[in-house]
Amino acid sequence: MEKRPGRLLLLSDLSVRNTAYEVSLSRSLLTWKKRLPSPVYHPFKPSMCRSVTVSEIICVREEEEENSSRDEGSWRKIREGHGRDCRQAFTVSYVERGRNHRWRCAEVTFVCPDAVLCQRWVQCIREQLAALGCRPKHLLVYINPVGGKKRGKRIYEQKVAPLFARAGITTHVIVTEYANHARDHLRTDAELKQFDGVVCVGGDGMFSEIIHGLIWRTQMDSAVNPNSPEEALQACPLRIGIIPAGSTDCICFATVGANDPVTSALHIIVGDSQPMDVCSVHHNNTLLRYSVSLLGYGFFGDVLSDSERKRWMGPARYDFSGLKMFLTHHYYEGAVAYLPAKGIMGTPRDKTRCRTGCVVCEHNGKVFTEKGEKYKSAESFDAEGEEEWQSVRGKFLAINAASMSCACPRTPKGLSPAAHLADGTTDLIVVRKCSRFNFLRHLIRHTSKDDQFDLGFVEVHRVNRFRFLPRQCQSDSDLNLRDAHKRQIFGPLCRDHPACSCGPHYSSWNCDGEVLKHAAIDVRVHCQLIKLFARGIEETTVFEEVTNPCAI
Ligand SMILES: CCCCCCCCCCCCC/C=C/[C@@H](O)[C@H](COP(=O)(O)O)NC(C)=O
Ligand SMILES: Nc1ncnc2c1ncn2[C@@H]1O[C@H](COP(=O)(O)OP(=O)(O)O)[C@@H](O)[C@H]1O
Ligand SMILES: [Ca+2]
Repeated sequence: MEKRPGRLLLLSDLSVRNTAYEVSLSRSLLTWKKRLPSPVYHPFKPSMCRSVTVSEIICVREEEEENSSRDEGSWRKIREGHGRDCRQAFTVSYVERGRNHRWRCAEVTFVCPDAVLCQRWVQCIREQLAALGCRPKHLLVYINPVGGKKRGKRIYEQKVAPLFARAGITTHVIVTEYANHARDHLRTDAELKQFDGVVCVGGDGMFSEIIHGLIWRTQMDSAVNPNSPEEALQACPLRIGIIPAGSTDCICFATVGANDPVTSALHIIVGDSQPMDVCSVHHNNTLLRYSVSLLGYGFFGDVLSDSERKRWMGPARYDFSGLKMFLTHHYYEGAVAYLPAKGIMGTPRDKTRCRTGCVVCEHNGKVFTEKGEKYKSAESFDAEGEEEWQSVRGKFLAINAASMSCACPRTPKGLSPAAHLADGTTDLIVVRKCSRFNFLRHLIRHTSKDDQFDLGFVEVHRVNRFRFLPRQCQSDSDLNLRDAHKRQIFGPLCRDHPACSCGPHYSSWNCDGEVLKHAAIDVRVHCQLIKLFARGIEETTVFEEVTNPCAI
């Protein structure tokens, strides 16, 4: 055996499936190269060399004879000469990338010439894994047993729990008994200090419960008032993992690239971290809810309210209500005011896409952290002349704010394909009243290559903040939002207007799949307020490099 301190930690001749391999371990890579009978140059044999990054090794275990079904042939033969207690083989479980951003747990068993060497390898790999530091050890898991197709519990037990156990992760599992069970438990009861993260088994609605609990708890612990839109919120320290078991699962899809429980479990195990923006939604200086994906008034609000009555249909309720609402073709009057994001990289219509290691998120994240202190109130912006409210008013079919792409299997490119997960902005999409035919063109473009914003009746703005007032709530004066803010027009008018939340001329807001009670809202984006066990969607080039780093 040869050891090269500094670069390689271990280098040995081991066998895999009865074939000799040169196996090496450095701090970052485990590599196994087939030993060639003669040193002949084979330019096109990628299978001769495999490599896996240490950060993507799930676990390593010494093989017991009973467990060695995979490598049976070679294993039994070697065993015969050594007696029962002598362990000479070890198995490494690692992440293997499949199609469409799916990850699988692959295994390779290395047979060693002696037990001492085998233990050395196991110990050394374990040391490297322990040194990674970002991996969770103890997780708090909430399962929604009634989300999506009601398969949450089974998905967790069959696909996720065995992987966590294998990776040495311990869990405290709570199967929710009623809506908001998880939220309320996180708000008050959960002993969060003992956990390294929270796992949510369910859909976007269940994820929303988790962030409401966590964000609330974090603000209470740091004495921040969550009701005022002017307050900068405290970022949540715990990461959240999503095991998709809901109907739309757009947050999982947009942060991992796939709706697959095993893929999500592996992202949790390897300890990925993806920061994410959160919008706080207020009405009269009272917090209504938080949103991370879609805030939609008009079409998406109506689809949601209608589909809530059809929960028994499962995920298909959205298709049914979608068609119904398209045919109904309701429009709503009102005014939207917004603060365009300044000093940022990217626009809602550029060709960049938020992917793993996104430079736009990194750049804009810094801009907003630096601005953080200054961003205490919209008025301070006004005073400095740095930011100016703009407004749009009229008749709308839909007003959507997408804080992330909102990609999901229904629309793989998303409601706003160029939106970013962690850039401190949301894309405000305004669809003005138009014919059914034109609205259909806009909707269909969500599923094709064509730009859904390249239509005369659609506008899109990248914003830090926005407000909406339905028509009946407006004052007679022109809706100059800067003045409106200073005179606090919104508050008193809405308070005096009971119709504000229930009139027939109102739609309702779809806030990450929950219906909001008020139509008049004030929304602020909080840059990178939460973190997920994810890494964003990987580029295909990254995928190729990582799977086969030593192919010639
Ligand atoms: C004719 C072609 C029409 C294509 C239109 C594209 C519509 C795509 C719908 C995308 C919705 C993405 C935003 C996600 C919202 C979820 O929070 C919410 C709730 O999801 P959940 O039930 O908790 O999984 N789902 C819906 C449909 O409002
Ligand atoms: N045990 C439970 N019983 C009833 N409702 C629940 C329970 N646990 C969670 N919920 C609620 O179910 C709703 C839908 O959950 P979600 O997991 O998002 O599924 P879906 O994607 O099908 O909407 C959420 O609003 C959540 O608050
Ligand atoms: Ca964003």
